[in-house]
Amino acid sequence: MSAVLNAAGLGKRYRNRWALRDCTVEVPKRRVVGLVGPNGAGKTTLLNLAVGLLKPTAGQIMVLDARPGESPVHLGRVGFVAQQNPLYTNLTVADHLRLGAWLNPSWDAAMAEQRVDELGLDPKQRAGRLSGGQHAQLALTMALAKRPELLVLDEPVASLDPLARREFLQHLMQAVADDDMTVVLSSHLVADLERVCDYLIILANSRVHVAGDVEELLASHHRLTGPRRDPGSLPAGQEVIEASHTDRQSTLVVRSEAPILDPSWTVEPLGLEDLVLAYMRRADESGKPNGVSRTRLGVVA
Ligand SMILES: Nc1ncnc2c1ncn2[C@@H]1O[C@H](COP(=O)(O)OP(=O)(O)OP(=O)(O)O)[C@@H](O)[C@H]1O
Repeated sequence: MSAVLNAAGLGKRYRNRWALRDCTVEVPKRRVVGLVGPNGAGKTTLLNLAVGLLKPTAGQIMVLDARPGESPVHLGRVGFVAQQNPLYTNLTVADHLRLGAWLNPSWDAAMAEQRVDELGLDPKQRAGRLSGGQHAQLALTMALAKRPELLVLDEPVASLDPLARREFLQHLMQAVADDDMTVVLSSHLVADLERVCDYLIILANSRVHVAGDVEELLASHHRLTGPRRDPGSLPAGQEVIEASHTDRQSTLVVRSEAPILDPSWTVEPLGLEDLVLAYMRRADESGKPNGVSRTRLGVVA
């Protein structure tokens, strides 16, 4: 098995609205996968389908070679931290570890206690009294102590300050390095993802727009600047993701596996954030039939 998650034509519809549509994507083993996309793109829906909290309306999804949530054994192989890091506010840190041990046959009590100790969490402290960062770290500890093969994190750092975010991601990377684990992590914070992810999925308008190895994506995307030119005149194999023009000059974001040899272009590499924004803007433009895009209104961030 090389793919941990395999979705084919996967879709989820609420009444007459598709939250996720025609999603075909693979998550390779032992990767840290960043899932990005604008609000409402379908990220949480995809993650909830992956952990068995939702059932597909169309297509299928396989996780660790089984349908998500198929059996308790399978549930134990997948760790999940939902968007709000849900914990029991009236239970103490120690109660959470006891509950985890009771619910999970593969629970690593020594690891959980060591992490709580390293994080400086008071075992007697109620979860409801923890700071946002401590709360997120305890939720991560609960998921890691299951020793999952796949760890799914839905915007785990959204509410954390930069220092707590950095610490959370360091702990996550340490755990990934120590274990034979695949992580799928959704976030709007592309700079964070750039630091920890080696595989990227861009979702927009309920569809997957890009999925691939981060290094390969960065190597195959370029910013071209040169004399004004019709993007349609580019050679086959150069896909224009985004184009902007002044009277004399064109600036294009282009995907091309082959090097760009045309001497009239100045070719620059693209950072991950610019790459993500180019795809998000393209999706935003194509999703607005009346031409009033969020990009034009200046609200894509
Ligand atoms: N229970 C539900 N009932 C109806 N519509 C829903 C439900 N859950 C999600 N949706 C819709 O499905 C779409 C995708 O939502 P989802 O939460 O998956 O997006 P997201 O990419 O995670 O967004 P965000 O970045 O804002 O968290 C949205 O249009 C949302 O309004």
